[in-house]
Amino acid sequence: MPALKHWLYMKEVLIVAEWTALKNIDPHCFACGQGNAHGLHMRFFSDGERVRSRLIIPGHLRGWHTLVHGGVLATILDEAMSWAAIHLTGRFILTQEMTVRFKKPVRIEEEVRVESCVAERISPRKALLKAEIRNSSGDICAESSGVFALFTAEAFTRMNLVPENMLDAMNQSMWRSA
Ligand SMILES: CCCCCCCC(=O)SCCNC(=O)CCNC(=O)[C@H](O)C(C)(C)COP(=O)(O)OP(=O)(O)OC[C@H]1O[C@@H](n2cnc3c(N)ncnc32)[C@H](O)[C@@H]1OP(=O)(O)O
Repeated sequence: MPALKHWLYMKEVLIVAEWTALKNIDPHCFACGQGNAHGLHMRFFSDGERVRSRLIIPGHLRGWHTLVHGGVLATILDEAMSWAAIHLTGRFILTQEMTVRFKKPVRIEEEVRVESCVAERISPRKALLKAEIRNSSGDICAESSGVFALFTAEAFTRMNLVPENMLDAMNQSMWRSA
């Protein structure tokens, strides 16, 4: 049935096209910085409701022999929730607390996918985020939830964590797609 095949193909193209690449924020971030030689080099995409990233975790981040270290998985989940919090609420963020459940071992050098979303906007200054990591078979290997503090650009400037000129540049570009 060529018409049905064509329709399915077009649907797939449209679904893929719905995921927009997000602009890199800090080139030296351990998780997402493309210029951090020791980092994970995560790149993020969003469909407006979720944020996702695919990556292969390199061998030097192992725990037991062929397994990815749990702290590395927690970093990936934290980063995915952070990007969802930034892009889906339009705010600067800080992770306030997070919990992780490790459900299945993740192997080094295997492609994994992480996906995150805003579960609840608790208040104007707080949001609950969720994320999950799946292996190449689609099994959920780790999942997290976390409370994120949300900051306006002015409030984040007052926290004095990032130089003001860098914050200005981030504020002008980070909510646009790549
Ligand atoms: C590059 C891509 C992004 C990567 C992101 C990675 C995510 C991370 O790893 S973030 C790093 C880990 N997280 C942290 O370091 C957070 C440390 N924790 C904190 O700073 C605080 O606990 C925080 C701000 C989260 C929550 O603070 P809270 O428990 O509400 O304490 P509280 O005492 O009420 O607030 C402290 C101050 O912050 C201010 N504040 C707190 N939350 C907010 C907010 N949402 N908006 C404005 N101001 C706020 C308060 O007004 C208060 O200011 P002041 O001392 O002048 O009165």
